[in-house]
Amino acid sequence: MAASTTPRPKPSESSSPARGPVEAALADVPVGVPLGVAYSGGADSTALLLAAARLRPGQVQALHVHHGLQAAADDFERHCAQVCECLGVPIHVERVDARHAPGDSPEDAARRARYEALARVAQAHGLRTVLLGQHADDQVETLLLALSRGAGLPGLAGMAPSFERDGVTFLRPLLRLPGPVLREWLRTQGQGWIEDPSNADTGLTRNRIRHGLMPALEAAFPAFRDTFARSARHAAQAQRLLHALAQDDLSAMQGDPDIAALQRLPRERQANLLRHWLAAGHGVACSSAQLEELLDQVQACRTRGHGIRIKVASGRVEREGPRLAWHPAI
Ligand SMILES: Nc1ncnc2c1ncn2[C@@H]1O[C@H](COP(=O)(O)OP(=O)(O)OP(=O)(O)O)[C@@H](O)[C@H]1O
Repeated sequence: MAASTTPRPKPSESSSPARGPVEAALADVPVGVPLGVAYSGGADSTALLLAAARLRPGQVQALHVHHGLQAAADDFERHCAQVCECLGVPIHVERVDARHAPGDSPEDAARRARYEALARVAQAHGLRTVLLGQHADDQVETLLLALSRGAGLPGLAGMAPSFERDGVTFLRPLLRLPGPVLREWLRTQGQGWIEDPSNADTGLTRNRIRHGLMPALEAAFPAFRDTFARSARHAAQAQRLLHALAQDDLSAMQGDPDIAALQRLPRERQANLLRHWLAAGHGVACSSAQLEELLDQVQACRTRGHGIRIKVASGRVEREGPRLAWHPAI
């Protein structure tokens, strides 16, 4: 870990510094409400914290999640506490056990545990809004990861600029700023940050994208951050339409999917409805192969005695009279 902290004057003492790119990116962040900043100690959330503390003196609180996964986690926490002291910003530390279940991705498990912890600690301190530090390069990496998995529209929509979780609004105000701009700005401010050693681990796909693909994209398509982000916004817009259509189709069935009513819809619209029913209603993602099999079964179900029983994720979808029903694994 290379942590370097330059003591800085408290925001209230600084002589109104010229607005840089990071402060400008925070222009739309709500005024007059207490703000949480999810602060890992890394470059991006350090830039976010510094700019937020300057723009909204007295309104910002830092939220740090201690993952307990890396031996260096205690050093990260100490570094964050020191920076917050210099900035005159209160810090709340939440400890999580981010160990992953067998078969689960360690990164996904850590991310889930982190958002749960951030929402919990924000609520405990009366913070309804929390800022996250993801930037334009993170968005490109997310899109490339989605493409590499063969993701559909929800994945290609990338990270949303805002989302709600457990009564807390999370905002990503830096989503249009390139990562190198953030780091350069931090250098000009003389503010240090933590370089997380796991960022150099090329065993992680995200790091292979960062170190191998991003420089190639920069050379081939200099505007790739903007154009990829535009594609993600198009995908997000189309996904919202599909979501609304699925809600309408499902509510017209007044309950679980009705097999005869499904059969009257085009196959893609059946697929859209079933994916939504499983994901929004039951928190289940089905694979393309499982969905195709379910659609074939729905299509073939023309007699009273025709049964349907298909494994989906860890449970199964079955026919119950005229409708489909979801049964989680016991
Ligand atoms: N341990 C943590 N505690 C609090 N917030 C965190 C933590 N880790 C990540 N975050 C938040 O989630 C955002 C995205 O996480 P990501 O893993 O991409 O960041 P990072 O590389 O750990 O740190 P940074 O984005 O600050 O350089 C961070 O910018 C930060 O706002």
